[in-house]
Amino acid sequence: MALRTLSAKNAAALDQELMSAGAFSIDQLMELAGLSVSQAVFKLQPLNKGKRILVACGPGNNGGDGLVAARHLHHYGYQPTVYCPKQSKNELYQRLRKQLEDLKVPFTSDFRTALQSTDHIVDAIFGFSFSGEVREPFPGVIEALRETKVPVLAVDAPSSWNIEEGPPKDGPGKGFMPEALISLTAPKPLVKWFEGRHFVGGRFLSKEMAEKYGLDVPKYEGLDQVVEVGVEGAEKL
Ligand SMILES: NC(=O)C1=CN([C@@H]2O[C@H](COP(=O)(O)OP(=O)(O)OC[C@H]3O[C@@H](n4cnc5c(N)ncnc54)[C@H](O)[C@@H]3O)[C@@H](O)[C@H]2O)[C@H](O)CC1
Ligand SMILES: [K+]
Repeated sequence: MALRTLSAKNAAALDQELMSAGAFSIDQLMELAGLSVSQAVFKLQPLNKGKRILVACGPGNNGGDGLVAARHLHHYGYQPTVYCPKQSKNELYQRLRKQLEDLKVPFTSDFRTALQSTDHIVDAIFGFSFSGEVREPFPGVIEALRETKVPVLAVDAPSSWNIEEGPPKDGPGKGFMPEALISLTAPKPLVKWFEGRHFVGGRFLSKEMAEKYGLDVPKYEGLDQVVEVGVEGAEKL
């Protein structure tokens, strides 16, 4: 059975509803999202297989998930390095950065060089609010992600993929197929085209909210904040 998917529009509406009627704060949702991302990294890249994790963060909440994940990865014993090509002035983003600076987690401005000395990459550039053609300064970043041989875990969406229509047919990101994807709350329609390992995270959905949005709550085990749902895309489960 395929896990039901959540359109970009409904993902934004669900987010808003969790924060209004659901009484969650954005900090809480992002903390749980980023914690899920860190657990997916732990499953894909156990500490004994290489500790260097390059976390590429965009200017929105997808990037915020990456910053949270980097903090948890540091505490697990990894050596995260963070790359933020476009600085956000958002207050939450600033606080997440400060928390990393206090832990002496390095920030780099040279993505291509950082790619040469990492064991795993987290793509937290764009999530469900990405649309249109990739604009500067991101085309070079997306191309570097596409070209690298280092495994990539994409957060919520492979950055540059259209949320409903999947991989771009041309331009930056054409041919970009990360090794793994973690869908937050629920898979987005793009998973139909995804061929890598697929996890779901963001363990905060009530049964009622899932029913309202026509979603499935995945079967999380024990303490896990992620569940692996299949290797061939949610449609084929
Ligand atoms: N309920 C949940 O599942 C939660 C998910 N979270 C994460 O939040 C993102 C969505 O965050 P949002 O801030 O709405 O947007 P994005 O990060 O996807 O991107 C916005 C950012 O990107 C810029 N942008 C958009 N299109 C382009 C383009 N074509 N070229 C260049 N730049 C572009 C835009 O201007 C913004 O600056 C979701 O996917 C999850 O990862 C939350 O953490 C919590 C709850
Ligand atoms: K992403």
